Amino acid sequence: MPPPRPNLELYLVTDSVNLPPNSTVYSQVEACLSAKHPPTVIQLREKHLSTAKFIELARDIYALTSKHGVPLLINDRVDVALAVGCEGVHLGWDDMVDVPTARKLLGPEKIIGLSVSDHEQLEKALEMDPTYLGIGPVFSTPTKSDHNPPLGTSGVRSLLSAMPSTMQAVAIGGINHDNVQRVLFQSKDISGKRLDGIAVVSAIMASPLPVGACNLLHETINWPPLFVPTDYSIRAEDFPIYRDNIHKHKPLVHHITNNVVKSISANITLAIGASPVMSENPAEFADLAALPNVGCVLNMGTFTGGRESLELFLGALREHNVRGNPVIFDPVGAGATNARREFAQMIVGTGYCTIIKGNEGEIRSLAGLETAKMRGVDGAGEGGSEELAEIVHDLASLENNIVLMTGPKDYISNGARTFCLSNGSKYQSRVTGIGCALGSVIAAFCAAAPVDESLIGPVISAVGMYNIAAERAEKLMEGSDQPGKWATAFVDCLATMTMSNENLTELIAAQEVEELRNLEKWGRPTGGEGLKEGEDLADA
Ligand SMILES: Cc1ncc(COP(=O)(O)OP(=O)(O)O)c(N)n1
Ligand SMILES: Cc1ncsc1CCOP(=O)(O)O
Repeated sequence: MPPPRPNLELYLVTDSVNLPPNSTVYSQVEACLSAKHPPTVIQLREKHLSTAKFIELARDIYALTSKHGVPLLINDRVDVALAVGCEGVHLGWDDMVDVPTARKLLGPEKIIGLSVSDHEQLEKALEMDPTYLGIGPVFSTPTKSDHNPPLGTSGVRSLLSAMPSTMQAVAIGGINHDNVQRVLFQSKDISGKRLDGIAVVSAIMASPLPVGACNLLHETINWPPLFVPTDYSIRAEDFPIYRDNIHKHKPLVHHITNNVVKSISANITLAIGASPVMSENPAEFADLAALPNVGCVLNMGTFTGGRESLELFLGALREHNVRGNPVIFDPVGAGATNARREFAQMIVGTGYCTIIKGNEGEIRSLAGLETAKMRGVDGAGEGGSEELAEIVHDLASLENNIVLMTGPKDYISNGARTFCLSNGSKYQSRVTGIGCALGSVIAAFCAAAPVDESLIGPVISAVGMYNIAAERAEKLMEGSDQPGKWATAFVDCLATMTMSNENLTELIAAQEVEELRNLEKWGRPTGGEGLKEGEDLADA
C-alpha cells in the first residue's frame, strides 16, 4: 500500500538552537499540539545529538504526536525513524541514505520527504518517487547556515510548474506570518499548481508564544481562495462590464495614501460610484478587509519611514492578503531616494501586491534597474517603448502579479501578456494627485470584478476609462490652458462615463505588445477604429 497523502498545510520543523528562554524542543512541540490549529506534520530535526539521545527524544515526541494524530518525521536519520516506528523521514541529498534505500528499509507505507533546491535535483527527485518534496530555501535564513541560494517565490513557482500535479510539495526557508501569503500567492503557477503547505522552523520554534504562532499561521494560510490569475484571456467586450460592476457591487477602497492626494483620491473614488475609506488605524484593518468587494490602495508618497510606518503598510497588506482582496501598491518616489527604494522593496518583498503601479523611475527602481537622476517623485521618462514593455513584463512575471507603468503611454502586464495603452491628456501630469487617484479607480474596478478572473481586464478598463475621461475634459478646455478647471471637468467626465452605457471597448486605445523586441501592434492605436466586440484581444 502506498503511504497516505499527508496533510502538509502547516509543517513544523523543530530546532533546538533558537528556542526562547526556559523552553525545550519537547515543551514547544507539546504547546503546539495543544493549539486550536496545531501543525499538521512535525519533523524532528536534530543535528548534534548522539544516536541514543536522538532516539530518546524522538520516542518522547512520538508519544505526544501520536496522541494528537499528527505524523512525526525524522530529519536525515532513517535508523532513528526505524527505532521509534514513527511515520517517516525527511531526507536531503547529503544524507547517508537515499530515497530508494529508505523506501526499502521503511516499507511502502511510510512517508519519505525529499528536499529540492533546483531543477536538476527536481528531475532526479521525481525518478525516486518520494511522498512529497520540500522546496527551498525560499528566502535566505539564519536557521540553516549551509543553505543553497534562495529561490525566491518565482523559483518555487518554476519548480512547481515542472512537477506532476499529483506530487505534493511544501516550501521552506524564511517563511513567517508576514510573508506566508506572498509565498502562497506568488508561487502558484498558471496551471493552478500550488504548494500543499509551508514548512517553518523559527516562526514557531523561536516564538515565546508557539500556540499563538500556530493559530496565526493557520489562519493566514487557510483563507481561500488564494487568488492568482490562472486565466489570461481578455475580452474587449468585457470592458464595459467591469465598469458596470462598480454600480452593481459598490466597492469600498481602503486607502493608506499620501497627505497631498487624500482629498482628490476620495472625490474620484466617489465620482465613479465607489466608497473611499482613509484608514491608518491598524485596529480596524481586519474588519475593513473582511467586508465584501474591498480593494486596498497603498501609496507611500508621504511615508515617514521607520518601523512604525512600515508596520502600518504591512499590517494592511497582511489583512487584505488574508482575505484575497486586491491590493494596489504605488511606490511613489521609489527611484528618488534610498530610503524610499528600501521601503518599497520591504513592502513588495513581504506581502503580495496584486498590482504594482508606478511611473518609469519607480518601476525601474523596484525592478532593480538603474534609474536616471530623479528630482522629487516624478518619473524619469528615459526609456523607449520596447524597453519599457520588457521591464513591465519581467517584473510582473517575477512577482506573479500585474504591473502598470504610467506615463505618456501606459504599459500593463501580467507576466504573460503585455499591453500598451495610448489614451490620456497632458493635464494628467499637471494637477497633483491625478496619477495617485488612478490607483483608487483601479482598486475599485478590481474589487468589483469576479474573484476567480484575471484582473488584467479590470485594470485595462480602469486605466482606459480614466484616460478617456482626461481626454474629454481636455477637449472641454477648448484650447485654453486651465489645469484647475480641467481637474474639475475631469472628475465630472469620470462620473458621467461611469454611469453611462457607453461601450468602452470602442474607445480604449489598447495594443498588445506581443513580441517585446518587435512591438507588433494590434487593437487600435489612438484615433483608430477600436477593438471589435466579442473578440479576445489576442485575436484582434
Ligand atoms: C520540509 C523540509 N524541506 C527541506 C528540508 C531541508 O532538508 P535538508 O536539505 O536535508 O537539510 P537539513 O534539514 O538536513 O539541514 C527540511 N529539513 N524539511
Ligand atoms: C531546514 C531548512 N531547509 C531549507 S531552509 C531551512 C530552515 C528554515 O528555517 P526558518 O523557517 O527558520 O527560516
